Amino acid sequence: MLVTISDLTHWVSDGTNKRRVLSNLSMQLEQNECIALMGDSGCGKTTLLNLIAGLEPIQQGEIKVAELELHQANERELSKLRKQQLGIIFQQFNLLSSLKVSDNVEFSARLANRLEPSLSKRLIRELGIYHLLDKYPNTLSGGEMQRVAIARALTAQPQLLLADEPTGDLDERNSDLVIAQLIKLVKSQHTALLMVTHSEHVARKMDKVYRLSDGKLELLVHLSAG
Ligand SMILES: Nc1ncnc2c1ncn2[C@@H]1O[C@H](COP(=O)(O)OP(=O)(O)OP(=O)(O)O)[C@@H](O)[C@H]1O
Repeated sequence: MLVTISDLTHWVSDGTNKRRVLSNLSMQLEQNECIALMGDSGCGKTTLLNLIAGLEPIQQGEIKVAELELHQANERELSKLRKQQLGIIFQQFNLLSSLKVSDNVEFSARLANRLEPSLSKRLIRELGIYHLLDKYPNTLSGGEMQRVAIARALTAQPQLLLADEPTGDLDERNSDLVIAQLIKLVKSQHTALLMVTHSEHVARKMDKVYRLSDGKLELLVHLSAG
């Protein structure tokens, strides 16, 4: 199993009040599996992705990712996990503004010491970003940034890709097209995908769909057996 979450409970605080967002949550994600995570705004989807990525400390319960017990891991081990095994596409894309698109695309793969020029060329071609390679991120549209962020994540060949689907200024139909392409690419690379999405159309393309509600996960659809 690539990810095992057991009895995870998590609280957030606004300084005065503490609120439970995840409540005895358990789930598993297999190698190569594509899971959609849905749920109302503010229900805790990003928090769950951050916990799986080791970006927030686990308060209660356990998460194991690629054999690493996150609640027992130190910062060095967590950082190695993120560098070697995880790809993360944040809502704001987090492209490096001082680097050209070409260097952004190669950035994570270089960090992981896993740059394969033939793969990065293929991703650049398939995502249609060749004409953007000499540009800087602040000159790109939201959809272009999304495609560059996908290329950067997949060039590093992660075992698990965590993606927080952008809800901002992207045209829904184009965004759905790019996400469909992302799913095709992760399947061809045998990468597991856990993606937050608000689109039922996108969710239907995944193996499983979970809804996060009242701190718990409800399995809505399970397609991989079919
Ligand atoms: N660092 C933090 N400190 C305090 N509260 C936080 C923090 N991060 C998130 N929250 C709160 O935790 C709750 C869950 O936030 P989260 O971003 O995980 O929701 P979400 O389901 O991803 O929402 P959206 O779909 O709008 O992106 C929200 O009420 C948010 O305000």
